[in-house]
Amino acid sequence: MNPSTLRIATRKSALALWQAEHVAALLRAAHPGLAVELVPMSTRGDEILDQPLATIGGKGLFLKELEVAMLEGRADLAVHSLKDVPAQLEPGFTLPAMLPRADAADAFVSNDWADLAALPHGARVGTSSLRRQAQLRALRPDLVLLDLRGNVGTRLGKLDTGDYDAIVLACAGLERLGLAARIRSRLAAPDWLPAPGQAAITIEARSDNPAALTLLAALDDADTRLAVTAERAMNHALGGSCTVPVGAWCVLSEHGLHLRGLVGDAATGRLLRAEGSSPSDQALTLGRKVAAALLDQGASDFLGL
Ligand SMILES: NCc1[nH]cc(CCC(=O)O)c1CC(=O)O
Repeated sequence: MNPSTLRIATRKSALALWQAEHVAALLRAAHPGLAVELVPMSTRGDEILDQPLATIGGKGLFLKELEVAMLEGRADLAVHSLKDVPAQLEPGFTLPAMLPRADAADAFVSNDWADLAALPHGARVGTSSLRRQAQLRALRPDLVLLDLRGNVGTRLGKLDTGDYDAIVLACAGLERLGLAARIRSRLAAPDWLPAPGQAAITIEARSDNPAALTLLAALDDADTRLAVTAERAMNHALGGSCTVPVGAWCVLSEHGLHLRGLVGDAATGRLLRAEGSSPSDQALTLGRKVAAALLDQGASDFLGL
């Protein structure tokens, strides 16, 4: 029997709520007569803001409470930014839909400077992402890199009060919040790589709920799924979590998939890069192949493997 109501577990940040509302609207449009409700909740990842994610346990922190709500029957699905979803999902859960991807580039955000090259010597740049730190360090070894956590609004507030000369955020998040005007320039592929899965919204649900999975799969975008599958397979083969500075960017063309990967060292700015192509039905193999090429160059030194 088909459910008449789907309840969406979501974090309470403005971005999380926007994404959950977006999915709710898409589900109502895809399934007329279906009621869709939001169940907002707080996660440990949202509450511990004074330490870098890498130290406090990584991305799973943003999912745990939402998964418990699904296990206890208080919610039927959760909506996430795919880049916050660990490469290895908790057993019993699945990702029935990957939504069409938005702009996967990072954004250089500053009130005084147009782009990274314009920053004066020794400028203070805020980001707690090791991937962003490694790429900043590679391009501009002179910069002072400072931790910066919190949701998008909090981070912009800290920039505006003068704690930083510039910060780096995801273009997708800024666009969704109506803040695209804050993007001074894009930090984009192929030189600068986003996080695996960046700019894709995903839906998580219990694997044992086939009626819900069928309804949710209506929102899946096949091309996005292929690209992010390659990126996440690469990340997984590298030990994948946000405690390691990994960038990935896969595009799909008429020739198939092309994946670029990067592993960096936030302390020194050393970057290792690899890329590869495959037919579109070989996304997992492609991800593992590019990961192997990075490991061949010595990536394990950077990853603590
Ligand atoms: N870690 C927080 C987070 N998770 C997803 C996004 C952006 C939206 C996306 O990638 O889909 C952001 C904010 C940021 O990195 O600026």
